[in-house]
Amino acid sequence: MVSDGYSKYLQSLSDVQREAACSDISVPLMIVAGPGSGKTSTMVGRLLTLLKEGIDPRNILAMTFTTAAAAEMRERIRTVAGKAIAKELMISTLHSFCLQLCRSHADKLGRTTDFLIYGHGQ
Ligand SMILES: Nc1ncnc2c1ncn2[C@@H]1O[C@H](COP(=O)(O)OP(=O)(O)OP(=O)(O)O)[C@@H](O)[C@H]1O
Repeated sequence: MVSDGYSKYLQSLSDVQREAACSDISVPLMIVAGPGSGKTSTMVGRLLTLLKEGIDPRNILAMTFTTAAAAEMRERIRTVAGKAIAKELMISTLHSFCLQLCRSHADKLGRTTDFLIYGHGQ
């Protein structure tokens, strides 16, 4: 992990963002803030802190509501931590993650992996 990039990224955050991003990783953290106030940037800082603390990227799950937010988060991580780490991290929308989970355990749900999801109007 590029620690220069990590320090630089942290410097770009405000004091409260940095405090949240760097707080003790063994303690659950909840961030409540308004739209466009810097939550995603803080979450990227948090992910980078987890990586810096030695957490295996394959053991990190970052969930978002929109695909745009997931892509943006991955891109920001890629810039600082590199392509390989960004690829290993599970950054996904809530819907995509749940679909993957259902497909991986389809047999337990009495389904095959090629089940279809029906939405409104179908
Ligand atoms: N500390 C900061 N200093 C300057 N700009 C910042 C800072 N934190 C975030 N920004 C910028 O503000 C904008 C919104 O940040 P971000 O996407 O992190 O907010 P958000 O709360 O996740 O937004 P949304 O509610 O739309 O998901 C982005 O352009 C981001 O680069």
